[in-house]
Amino acid sequence: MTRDSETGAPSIDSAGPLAVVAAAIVQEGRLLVVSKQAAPTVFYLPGGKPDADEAPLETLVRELDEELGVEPLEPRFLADVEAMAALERTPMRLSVFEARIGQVPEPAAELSALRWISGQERDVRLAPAVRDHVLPLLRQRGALAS
Ligand SMILES: Nc1nc2c([nH]c(=O)n2[C@H]2C[C@H](O)[C@@H](COP(=O)(O)OP(=O)(O)OP(=O)(O)O)O2)c(=O)[nH]1
Repeated sequence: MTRDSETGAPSIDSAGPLAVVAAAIVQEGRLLVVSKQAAPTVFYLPGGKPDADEAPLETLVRELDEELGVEPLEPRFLADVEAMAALERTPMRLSVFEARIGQVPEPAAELSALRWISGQERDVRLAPAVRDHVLPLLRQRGALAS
């Protein structure tokens, strides 16, 4: 985090919002969401921040392998979503790719839980980007079970 040089207050990086890349994986009308050990009650799309000089699709492939041991098949750009990052609580730009997977996801140790959701669940707390942008977009496209 950067700080204002005079007040020492936290400030937003001049580089812009936090960049995050994530996958929207839907099977039988349900979207795959995960939570991390760092915040076990907040669910969001598998993915993460790009390493230096990493292209978005490279980030996607690396994060899905690290978190779930799966490879995204035929990834296609879905949308850039702007929202507050669920953990850092700074402005974030989430680049979402639709993808299929051919393997059963196996959560790595950094994950706390994995769920397949229709979006109607009352017991799942979602990150704002997923709740307010990704789910409505998928619902509008008829991708989710009613
Ligand atoms: N992957 C992902 N992150 C999201 C989503 N929505 C959302 O607010 N975020 C936030 C959560 C965190 O504040 C940030 C991503 O951090 P992360 O901890 O998952 O990323 P990372 O794997 O690269 O983390 P790190 O341990 O290397 O720092 O973006 C989402 O749908 N998917």
